[in-house]
Amino acid sequence: ATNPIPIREALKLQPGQEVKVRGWVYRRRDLGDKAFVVVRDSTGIIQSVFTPESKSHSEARRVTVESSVIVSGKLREDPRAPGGKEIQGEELVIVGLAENFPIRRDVSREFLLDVRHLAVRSRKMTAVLKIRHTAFGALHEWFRENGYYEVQCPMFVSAAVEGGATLFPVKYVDESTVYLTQSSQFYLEALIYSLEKVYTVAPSFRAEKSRTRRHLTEFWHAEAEAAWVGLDGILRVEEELVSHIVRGVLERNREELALLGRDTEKLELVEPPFPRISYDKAIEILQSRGLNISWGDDLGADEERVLTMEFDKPFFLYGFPEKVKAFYHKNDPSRPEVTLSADLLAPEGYGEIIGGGERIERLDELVAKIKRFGLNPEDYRWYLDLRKYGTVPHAGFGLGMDRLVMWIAGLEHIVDSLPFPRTVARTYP
Ligand SMILES: NC(=O)C[C@H]([NH3+])C(=O)NS(=O)(=O)OC[C@H]1O[C@@H](n2cnc3c(N)ncnc32)[C@H](O)[C@@H]1O
Ligand SMILES: [Mg+2]
Repeated sequence: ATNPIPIREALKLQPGQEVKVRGWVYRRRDLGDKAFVVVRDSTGIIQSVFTPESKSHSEARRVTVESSVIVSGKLREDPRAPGGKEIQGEELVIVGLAENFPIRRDVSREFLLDVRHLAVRSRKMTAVLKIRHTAFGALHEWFRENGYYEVQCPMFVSAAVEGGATLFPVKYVDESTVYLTQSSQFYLEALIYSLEKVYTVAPSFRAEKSRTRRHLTEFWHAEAEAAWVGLDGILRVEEELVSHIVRGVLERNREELALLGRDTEKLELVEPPFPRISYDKAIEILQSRGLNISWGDDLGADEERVLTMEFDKPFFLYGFPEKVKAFYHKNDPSRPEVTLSADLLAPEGYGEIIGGGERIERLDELVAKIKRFGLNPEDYRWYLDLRKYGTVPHAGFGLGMDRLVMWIAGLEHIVDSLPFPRTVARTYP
Protein backbone atom coordinates (compact mmCIF):
# COMPACT_ATOMS: atom_id res chain seq x y z
CA ALA A 1 0.00 0.00 0.00
CA THR A 2 1.59 3.29 -1.04
CA ASN A 3 -0.76 6.09 0.02
CA PRO A 4 -2.40 6.25 3.42
CA ILE A 5 -6.23 6.00 3.39
CA PRO A 6 -8.78 7.11 6.00
CA ILE A 7 -9.32 4.50 8.71
CA ARG A 8 -13.04 4.35 7.86
CA GLU A 9 -12.06 3.26 4.31
CA ALA A 10 -9.39 0.84 5.55
CA LEU A 11 -11.98 -1.03 7.65
CA LYS A 12 -14.06 -1.60 4.49
CA LEU A 13 -11.21 -3.41 2.68
CA GLN A 14 -11.03 -7.17 2.33
CA PRO A 15 -8.86 -9.15 4.79
CA GLY A 16 -5.46 -9.95 3.25
CA GLN A 17 -5.17 -6.56 1.53
CA GLU A 18 -2.13 -4.36 2.21
CA VAL A 19 -3.17 -1.10 3.90
CA LYS A 20 -1.50 2.09 5.17
CA VAL A 21 -3.11 4.51 7.63
CA ARG A 22 -1.88 7.60 9.46
CA GLY A 23 -2.98 9.41 12.55
CA TRP A 24 -2.30 9.44 16.27
CA VAL A 25 -1.78 6.67 18.80
CA TYR A 26 -5.13 6.33 20.59
CA ARG A 27 -4.10 3.41 22.83
CA ARG A 28 -1.01 1.25 23.19
CA ARG A 29 -0.37 -1.90 25.21
CA ASP A 30 1.96 -4.89 25.26
CA LEU A 31 0.70 -8.42 25.64
CA GLY A 32 3.63 -10.80 25.99
CA ASP A 33 5.96 -10.00 23.08
CA LYS A 34 3.16 -8.44 21.02
CA ALA A 35 2.63 -4.67 20.83
CA PHE A 36 -0.99 -3.53 20.22
CA VAL A 37 -1.18 0.02 18.80
CA VAL A 38 -4.64 1.55 18.18
CA VAL A 39 -4.43 4.42 15.68
CA ARG A 40 -6.97 7.27 15.52
CA ASP A 41 -7.70 9.63 12.63
CA SER A 42 -10.66 11.97 11.94
CA THR A 43 -12.74 9.02 10.67
CA GLY A 44 -12.25 6.43 13.43
CA ILE A 45 -9.85 3.98 15.10
CA ILE A 46 -8.11 0.79 14.00
CA GLN A 47 -5.94 -1.69 15.89
CA SER A 48 -2.54 -2.81 14.65
CA VAL A 49 -0.50 -5.64 16.14
CA PHE A 50 3.29 -5.91 15.96
CA THR A 51 5.20 -9.09 16.74
CA PRO A 52 8.98 -9.58 17.09
CA GLU A 53 8.93 -10.61 13.37
CA SER A 54 7.47 -7.16 12.40
CA LYS A 55 9.97 -4.70 10.90
CA SER A 56 8.86 -1.99 13.37
CA HIS A 57 8.38 -4.12 16.51
CA SER A 58 10.71 -1.92 18.59
CA GLU A 59 9.00 1.32 17.43
CA ALA A 60 5.62 -0.18 18.28
CA ARG A 61 6.81 -0.91 21.81
CA ARG A 62 8.26 2.55 22.45
CA VAL A 63 5.68 4.74 20.71
CA THR A 64 3.61 6.85 23.16
CA VAL A 65 -0.07 7.81 23.28
CA GLU A 66 -0.92 10.70 20.90
CA SER A 67 2.31 10.26 18.92
CA SER A 68 1.67 10.90 15.21
CA VAL A 69 2.34 7.74 13.22
CA ILE A 70 2.05 6.08 9.82
CA VAL A 71 1.22 2.37 10.07
CA SER A 72 1.18 -0.21 7.29
CA GLY A 73 0.60 -3.94 7.12
CA LYS A 74 -1.93 -6.54 6.05
CA LEU A 75 -5.59 -6.36 7.09
CA ARG A 76 -7.12 -9.34 8.88
CA GLU A 77 -10.38 -10.22 10.59
CA ASP A 78 -10.43 -10.16 14.35
CA PRO A 79 -13.82 -9.87 16.08
CA ARG A 80 -12.09 -8.60 19.23
CA ALA A 81 -10.62 -5.57 17.44
CA PRO A 82 -12.58 -2.28 17.08
CA GLY A 83 -14.47 -2.54 13.78
CA GLY A 84 -13.83 -6.32 13.62
CA LYS A 85 -10.55 -5.99 11.72
CA GLU A 86 -6.94 -5.19 12.56
CA ILE A 87 -3.68 -4.51 10.77
CA GLN A 88 -1.02 -7.19 11.06
CA GLY A 89 1.60 -4.48 11.60
CA GLU A 90 4.70 -4.45 9.42
CA GLU A 91 5.95 -0.86 9.50
CA LEU A 92 5.28 1.93 12.03
CA VAL A 93 6.87 5.31 11.26
CA ILE A 94 6.92 7.68 14.24
CA VAL A 95 6.32 11.15 12.76
CA GLY A 96 6.12 13.01 16.09
CA LEU A 97 6.83 11.18 19.36
CA ALA A 98 4.41 12.54 21.98
CA GLU A 99 5.47 13.54 25.46
CA ASN A 100 3.50 12.05 28.34
CA PHE A 101 -0.08 12.95 27.34
CA PRO A 102 -1.73 14.64 30.37
CA ILE A 103 -5.28 13.36 29.76
CA ARG A 104 -6.12 10.18 31.65
CA ARG A 105 -9.49 8.53 32.41
CA ASP A 106 -9.65 9.86 35.98
CA VAL A 107 -9.04 13.57 35.33
CA SER A 108 -11.65 16.14 36.46
CA ARG A 109 -14.03 18.07 34.20
CA GLU A 110 -12.30 21.31 35.16
CA PHE A 111 -8.91 19.87 34.17
CA LEU A 112 -10.35 18.74 30.83
CA LEU A 113 -11.51 22.33 30.26
CA ASP A 114 -8.04 23.62 31.20
CA VAL A 115 -6.52 21.39 28.52
CA ARG A 116 -9.38 21.77 26.01
CA HIS A 117 -6.76 22.40 23.29
CA LEU A 118 -5.79 18.73 23.77
CA ALA A 119 -9.18 17.36 24.87
CA VAL A 120 -10.72 18.32 21.51
CA ARG A 121 -8.99 15.18 20.19
CA SER A 122 -11.33 12.89 22.18
CA ARG A 123 -13.81 10.73 20.28
CA LYS A 124 -16.70 12.40 22.14
CA MET A 125 -15.55 15.91 21.20
CA THR A 126 -14.84 14.80 17.63
CA ALA A 127 -18.39 13.42 17.42
CA VAL A 128 -19.87 16.69 18.77
CA LEU A 129 -17.81 18.76 16.31
CA LYS A 130 -19.09 16.63 13.41
CA ILE A 131 -22.69 17.13 14.55
CA ARG A 132 -21.97 20.87 14.90
CA HIS A 133 -20.52 20.90 11.37
CA THR A 134 -23.69 19.28 10.01
CA ALA A 135 -25.96 21.66 11.95
CA PHE A 136 -24.19 24.80 10.67
CA GLY A 137 -24.12 23.43 7.12
CA ALA A 138 -27.82 22.51 7.20
CA LEU A 139 -28.67 25.99 8.48
CA HIS A 140 -26.86 27.64 5.56
CA GLU A 141 -28.49 25.12 3.19
CA TRP A 142 -32.00 25.94 4.38
CA PHE A 143 -31.61 29.71 4.31
CA ARG A 144 -30.01 29.70 0.85
CA GLU A 145 -32.65 27.30 -0.53
CA ASN A 146 -35.37 29.57 0.82
CA GLY A 147 -34.27 32.89 -0.62
CA TYR A 148 -32.34 34.31 2.36
CA TYR A 149 -29.16 36.27 1.71
CA GLU A 150 -26.24 35.76 4.05
CA VAL A 151 -24.90 39.06 5.37
CA GLN A 152 -22.27 40.12 7.91
CA CYS A 153 -22.84 42.64 10.69
CA PRO A 154 -20.45 44.53 12.97
CA MET A 155 -19.11 43.11 16.23
CA PHE A 156 -18.31 46.57 17.64
CA VAL A 157 -21.63 48.34 18.31
CA SER A 158 -22.90 51.40 20.15
CA ALA A 159 -26.22 50.25 21.66
CA ALA A 160 -27.82 47.41 23.61
CA VAL A 161 -30.34 45.17 21.88
CA GLU A 162 -31.09 42.87 24.82
CA GLY A 163 -30.67 45.17 27.77
CA GLY A 164 -27.64 46.96 29.17
CA ALA A 165 -26.94 44.45 31.95
CA THR A 166 -25.12 42.00 29.66
CA LEU A 167 -23.16 44.48 27.53
CA PHE A 168 -19.38 43.99 27.22
CA PRO A 169 -17.79 47.46 27.05
CA VAL A 170 -14.65 47.79 24.89
CA LYS A 171 -12.15 50.67 24.94
CA TYR A 172 -12.05 51.68 21.26
CA VAL A 173 -8.99 52.98 19.42
CA ASP A 174 -10.05 56.61 19.94
CA GLU A 175 -10.46 55.90 23.66
CA SER A 176 -14.28 55.98 23.32
CA THR A 177 -16.35 53.12 24.78
CA VAL A 178 -18.17 50.80 22.41
CA TYR A 179 -19.67 47.35 23.06
CA LEU A 180 -19.39 43.82 21.75
CA THR A 181 -22.56 42.92 19.90
CA GLN A 182 -25.32 41.10 21.80
CA SER A 183 -27.28 40.44 18.61
CA SER A 184 -27.09 41.48 14.95
CA GLN A 185 -30.85 42.06 14.85
CA PHE A 186 -30.89 45.81 14.30
CA TYR A 187 -28.43 45.56 11.41
CA LEU A 188 -30.52 42.80 9.86
CA GLU A 189 -33.56 45.07 10.19
CA ALA A 190 -31.66 47.68 8.15
CA LEU A 191 -30.67 45.11 5.53
CA ILE A 192 -34.22 43.89 4.80
CA TYR A 193 -34.73 47.19 2.96
CA SER A 194 -32.14 45.97 0.50
CA LEU A 195 -32.41 42.18 0.42
CA GLU A 196 -35.83 41.59 2.09
CA LYS A 197 -34.78 38.25 3.64
CA VAL A 198 -31.40 38.11 5.39
CA TYR A 199 -29.51 35.94 7.83
CA THR A 200 -26.17 35.92 9.58
CA VAL A 201 -24.19 33.44 11.69
CA ALA A 202 -21.76 35.15 14.06
CA PRO A 203 -20.71 35.32 17.68
CA SER A 204 -22.79 37.33 20.11
CA PHE A 205 -21.48 38.44 23.48
CA ARG A 206 -23.33 38.58 26.81
CA ALA A 207 -21.70 39.46 30.12
CA GLU A 208 -23.77 36.77 31.83
CA LYS A 209 -23.19 36.97 35.56
CA SER A 210 -24.85 33.63 36.32
CA ARG A 211 -23.14 30.26 35.91
CA THR A 212 -25.67 27.96 34.25
CA ARG A 213 -25.54 24.90 31.99
CA ARG A 214 -26.83 26.91 29.03
CA HIS A 215 -25.15 30.31 29.16
CA LEU A 216 -21.90 31.30 27.48
CA THR A 217 -20.39 34.79 27.39
CA GLU A 218 -19.56 34.30 23.70
CA PHE A 219 -22.00 32.19 21.74
CA TRP A 220 -22.74 31.43 18.10
CA HIS A 221 -25.89 33.17 17.04
CA ALA A 222 -27.82 32.46 13.83
CA GLU A 223 -30.16 35.37 13.24
CA ALA A 224 -32.67 36.06 10.47
CA GLU A 225 -34.96 38.94 9.52
CA ALA A 226 -37.66 39.12 6.84
CA ALA A 227 -39.67 42.01 5.43
CA TRP A 228 -43.45 41.67 4.97
CA VAL A 229 -43.55 38.81 7.49
CA GLY A 230 -45.55 38.65 10.74
CA LEU A 231 -45.35 36.42 13.80
CA ASP A 232 -47.07 33.40 12.19
CA GLY A 233 -44.82 33.62 9.15
CA ILE A 234 -41.60 33.75 11.16
CA LEU A 235 -42.68 30.81 13.33
CA ARG A 236 -43.17 28.73 10.17
CA VAL A 237 -39.64 29.70 9.09
CA GLU A 238 -38.24 28.65 12.48
CA GLU A 239 -39.95 25.24 12.57
CA GLU A 240 -38.94 24.44 8.98
CA LEU A 241 -35.36 25.49 9.67
CA VAL A 242 -34.95 23.56 12.94
CA SER A 243 -36.61 20.46 11.43
CA HIS A 244 -34.26 20.61 8.44
CA ILE A 245 -31.22 20.80 10.73
CA VAL A 246 -32.35 17.92 12.96
CA ARG A 247 -33.17 15.79 9.89
CA GLY A 248 -29.71 16.56 8.50
CA VAL A 249 -27.99 15.38 11.68
CA LEU A 250 -30.13 12.22 11.82
CA GLU A 251 -29.18 11.45 8.21
CA ARG A 252 -25.47 12.24 8.41
CA ASN A 253 -24.40 11.66 12.02
CA ARG A 254 -26.00 8.39 13.17
CA GLU A 255 -22.56 7.05 14.15
CA GLU A 256 -21.70 10.16 16.17
CA LEU A 257 -25.09 10.22 17.91
CA ALA A 258 -24.61 6.55 18.81
CA LEU A 259 -21.08 7.20 20.14
CA LEU A 260 -22.58 9.91 22.37
CA GLY A 261 -25.26 7.49 23.56
CA ARG A 262 -27.97 9.88 22.30
CA ASP A 263 -31.50 8.45 22.35
CA THR A 264 -32.70 9.73 18.98
CA GLU A 265 -36.36 8.74 19.45
CA LYS A 266 -37.42 12.31 20.35
CA LEU A 267 -35.33 13.76 17.49
CA GLU A 268 -37.21 11.56 15.02
CA LEU A 269 -40.41 13.42 16.03
CA VAL A 270 -39.05 16.84 15.05
CA GLU A 271 -41.12 17.97 12.09
CA PRO A 272 -43.50 20.90 11.47
CA PRO A 273 -45.85 22.07 12.75
CA PHE A 274 -44.56 22.54 16.27
CA PRO A 275 -47.13 23.04 19.05
CA ARG A 276 -47.84 26.66 19.97
CA ILE A 277 -48.84 27.62 23.49
CA SER A 278 -49.49 31.10 24.84
CA TYR A 279 -47.65 32.60 27.79
CA ASP A 280 -51.03 32.66 29.56
CA LYS A 281 -51.44 28.90 29.04
CA ALA A 282 -47.85 28.32 30.20
CA ILE A 283 -48.51 30.15 33.46
CA GLU A 284 -51.66 28.05 33.96
CA ILE A 285 -49.70 24.81 33.39
CA LEU A 286 -46.90 25.87 35.75
CA GLN A 287 -49.33 26.89 38.48
CA SER A 288 -51.18 23.57 38.07
CA ARG A 289 -47.82 21.81 38.51
CA GLY A 290 -47.40 23.62 41.82
CA LEU A 291 -44.84 26.24 40.79
CA ASN A 292 -45.03 29.54 42.59
CA ILE A 293 -45.38 31.81 39.54
CA SER A 294 -47.70 34.65 38.59
CA TRP A 295 -48.75 36.20 35.32
CA GLY A 296 -46.14 38.79 34.36
CA ASP A 297 -43.17 36.81 35.73
CA ASP A 298 -40.34 35.85 33.37
CA LEU A 299 -39.78 32.14 32.82
CA GLY A 300 -36.38 30.80 33.85
CA ALA A 301 -34.68 27.48 33.20
CA ASP A 302 -36.65 25.68 35.93
CA GLU A 303 -40.02 26.82 34.59
CA GLU A 304 -38.98 26.01 31.05
CA ARG A 305 -37.82 22.54 32.11
CA VAL A 306 -41.26 21.78 33.60
CA LEU A 307 -42.97 23.01 30.44
CA THR A 308 -40.75 20.91 28.16
CA MET A 309 -41.96 17.78 29.97
CA GLU A 310 -45.44 18.52 28.53
CA PHE A 311 -44.18 18.07 24.96
CA ASP A 312 -42.20 15.48 23.00
CA LYS A 313 -41.02 17.93 20.34
CA PRO A 314 -39.96 21.60 20.23
CA PHE A 315 -42.82 24.01 20.95
CA PHE A 316 -43.44 27.75 20.70
CA LEU A 317 -44.24 29.88 23.67
CA TYR A 318 -45.83 33.08 22.34
CA GLY A 319 -47.39 36.30 23.63
CA PHE A 320 -45.00 37.27 26.41
CA PRO A 321 -45.99 40.27 28.57
CA GLU A 322 -44.43 43.52 27.41
CA LYS A 323 -42.23 43.86 30.50
CA VAL A 324 -40.42 40.53 30.19
CA LYS A 325 -39.26 41.22 26.63
CA ALA A 326 -36.98 43.83 25.01
CA PHE A 327 -38.40 47.17 23.83
CA TYR A 328 -38.42 46.41 20.10
CA HIS A 329 -41.13 43.71 20.35
CA LYS A 330 -44.43 44.78 18.75
CA ASN A 331 -47.38 44.91 21.15
CA ASP A 332 -50.45 42.91 20.19
CA PRO A 333 -52.94 45.53 18.92
CA SER A 334 -55.81 43.49 20.36
CA ARG A 335 -54.09 43.07 23.73
CA PRO A 336 -51.45 45.78 24.29
CA GLU A 337 -50.13 44.26 27.53
CA VAL A 338 -48.67 41.34 25.56
CA THR A 339 -46.26 41.26 22.62
CA LEU A 340 -46.15 39.43 19.27
CA SER A 341 -43.07 37.56 20.56
CA ALA A 342 -42.25 33.88 20.65
CA ASP A 343 -39.55 31.64 22.03
CA LEU A 344 -38.90 28.15 20.73
CA LEU A 345 -38.24 25.66 23.53
CA ALA A 346 -36.48 22.36 22.91
CA PRO A 347 -37.88 19.26 24.65
CA GLU A 348 -36.16 16.95 27.19
CA GLY A 349 -35.53 19.83 29.57
CA TYR A 350 -33.35 21.91 27.24
CA GLY A 351 -35.68 24.93 26.98
CA GLU A 352 -35.13 28.11 25.00
CA ILE A 353 -33.11 27.79 21.81
CA ILE A 354 -34.78 30.63 19.83
CA GLY A 355 -36.01 34.11 20.74
CA GLY A 356 -37.81 36.27 18.23
CA GLY A 357 -41.06 37.79 16.98
CA GLU A 358 -42.59 40.75 15.19
CA ARG A 359 -40.89 44.19 15.45
CA ILE A 360 -42.55 47.57 16.00
CA GLU A 361 -42.62 49.14 12.55
CA ARG A 362 -44.32 52.47 13.37
CA LEU A 363 -41.94 55.29 14.40
CA ASP A 364 -44.26 56.90 16.96
CA GLU A 365 -44.99 53.56 18.64
CA LEU A 366 -41.29 52.68 18.84
CA VAL A 367 -40.24 56.07 20.26
CA ALA A 368 -43.03 55.90 22.86
CA LYS A 369 -41.97 52.39 23.93
CA ILE A 370 -38.28 53.31 24.10
CA LYS A 371 -39.24 56.12 26.46
CA ARG A 372 -41.67 53.89 28.41
CA PHE A 373 -38.75 51.51 28.95
CA GLY A 374 -36.66 54.36 30.35
CA LEU A 375 -34.27 54.30 27.39
CA ASN A 376 -32.94 57.26 25.44
CA PRO A 377 -34.22 57.51 21.85
CA GLU A 378 -30.93 59.27 21.02
CA ASP A 379 -29.11 55.97 21.64
CA TYR A 380 -31.30 54.40 18.91
CA ARG A 381 -31.07 57.21 16.36
CA TRP A 382 -30.16 55.12 13.30
CA TYR A 383 -32.51 52.30 14.38
CA LEU A 384 -35.39 54.80 14.46
CA ASP A 385 -34.40 56.08 11.00
CA LEU A 386 -35.44 52.68 9.61
CA ARG A 387 -39.05 53.60 10.48
CA LYS A 388 -38.83 57.00 8.74
CA TYR A 389 -38.14 55.79 5.22
CA GLY A 390 -40.69 53.25 3.97
CA THR A 391 -41.23 51.15 7.07
CA VAL A 392 -42.68 47.66 6.59
CA PRO A 393 -44.06 44.94 8.84
CA HIS A 394 -41.17 42.60 9.61
CA ALA A 395 -40.14 39.82 11.97
CA GLY A 396 -37.06 37.83 12.85
CA PHE A 397 -35.38 35.58 15.37
CA GLY A 398 -32.11 34.49 16.93
CA LEU A 399 -31.17 30.80 17.21
CA GLY A 400 -28.50 29.87 19.72
CA MET A 401 -26.39 27.38 17.76
CA ASP A 402 -24.56 26.11 20.83
CA ARG A 403 -27.86 25.41 22.62
CA LEU A 404 -29.17 23.78 19.45
CA VAL A 405 -26.15 21.44 19.30
CA MET A 406 -26.39 20.81 23.06
CA TRP A 407 -29.99 19.59 22.60
CA ILE A 408 -29.45 17.59 19.39
CA ALA A 409 -26.34 15.86 20.78
CA GLY A 410 -28.00 15.35 24.17
CA LEU A 411 -25.23 17.12 26.10
CA GLU A 412 -25.33 17.94 29.80
CA HIS A 413 -23.59 21.31 29.50
CA ILE A 414 -23.35 23.94 26.77
CA VAL A 415 -19.53 24.09 27.12
CA ASP A 416 -19.40 20.64 25.51
CA SER A 417 -21.17 21.91 22.37
CA LEU A 418 -18.26 23.98 20.99
CA PRO A 419 -14.48 23.63 20.86
CA PHE A 420 -13.33 26.54 23.03
CA PRO A 421 -16.15 27.74 25.33
CA ARG A 422 -16.16 31.18 26.89
CA THR A 423 -18.07 31.48 30.18
CA VAL A 424 -18.12 33.86 33.12
CA ALA A 425 -15.33 31.75 34.64
CA ARG A 426 -13.27 30.89 31.58
CA THR A 427 -11.37 32.55 28.77
CA TYR A 428 -8.53 30.00 28.57
CA PRO A 429 -7.25 28.18 26.46
N1 LIG B 1 -32.49 38.44 15.98
C1 LIG B 1 -33.23 38.24 17.10
O1 LIG B 1 -34.44 38.41 17.14
C2 LIG B 1 -32.49 37.78 18.32
C3 LIG B 1 -32.79 38.66 19.55
N2 LIG B 1 -32.26 40.02 19.39
C4 LIG B 1 -32.08 38.00 20.74
O2 LIG B 1 -30.89 38.21 20.93
N3 LIG B 1 -32.88 37.18 21.46
S1 LIG B 1 -32.32 36.35 22.74
O3 LIG B 1 -31.68 37.23 23.68
O4 LIG B 1 -33.41 35.52 23.20
O5 LIG B 1 -31.17 35.38 22.17
C5 LIG B 1 -31.51 34.54 21.08
C6 LIG B 1 -31.02 33.14 21.37
O6 LIG B 1 -29.62 33.18 21.60
C7 LIG B 1 -29.28 32.18 22.56
N4 LIG B 1 -28.59 32.82 23.67
C8 LIG B 1 -28.88 34.00 24.24
N5 LIG B 1 -28.01 34.29 25.23
C9 LIG B 1 -27.16 33.22 25.29
C10 LIG B 1 -26.03 32.89 26.10
N6 LIG B 1 -25.59 33.72 27.06
N7 LIG B 1 -25.39 31.73 25.89
C11 LIG B 1 -25.82 30.89 24.91
N8 LIG B 1 -26.87 31.12 24.08
C12 LIG B 1 -27.52 32.29 24.30
C13 LIG B 1 -30.55 31.51 23.00
O7 LIG B 1 -30.72 30.33 22.23
C14 LIG B 1 -31.60 32.54 22.63
O8 LIG B 1 -32.87 31.97 22.37
MG1 LIG C 1 -34.47 34.96 24.85
